[in-house]
Amino acid sequence: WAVMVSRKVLTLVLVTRPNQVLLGMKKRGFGEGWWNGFGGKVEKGETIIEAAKRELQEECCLTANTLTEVGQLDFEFVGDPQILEVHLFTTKDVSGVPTETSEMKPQWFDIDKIPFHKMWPDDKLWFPHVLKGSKFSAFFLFEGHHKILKHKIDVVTEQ
Ligand SMILES: Nc1nc(SCCc2ccccc2)c2[nH]cnc2n1
Repeated sequence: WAVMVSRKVLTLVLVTRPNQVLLGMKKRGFGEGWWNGFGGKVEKGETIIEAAKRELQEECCLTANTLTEVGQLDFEFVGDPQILEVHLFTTKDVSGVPTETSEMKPQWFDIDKIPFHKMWPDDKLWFPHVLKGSKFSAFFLFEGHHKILKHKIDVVTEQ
């Protein structure tokens, strides 16, 4: 690349139960003040799945017994050469009780009451595919953290 782009691999886990999804209010750092799934960086020496399970445990004290990869979200921010490559997982099979930590305050939401107005603006665009059980890949070009200039969602397996 004449202009070097780099990718940062991240994880995002959505815990579901009948008619509800568990979200966390991010208390600091990237996406602070918004509801989100649980996730973060993939450390050296760990797989993406191991990283996803670790972040879920660290952020809300839940152990994911299984994870299903449902999509990949690529985020580019104007003026930032680093693309965020977010591997998205869901699970219905967890152990433990969602517990507030220094990072996240967890709360169950009814599917028809997901607080999209207090979430990353792209979430309302791809959440419906997750809830239908579809697998997809998506790209979003952001200007800042609030404006989406361009996006593309390719559904791989329609459910
Ligand atoms: N839902 C959602 N999540 C993210 S980052 C998720 C991964 C992450 C990274 C660092 C700390 C915690 C979680 C987004 N970025 C742009 N739109 C977005 N939508």
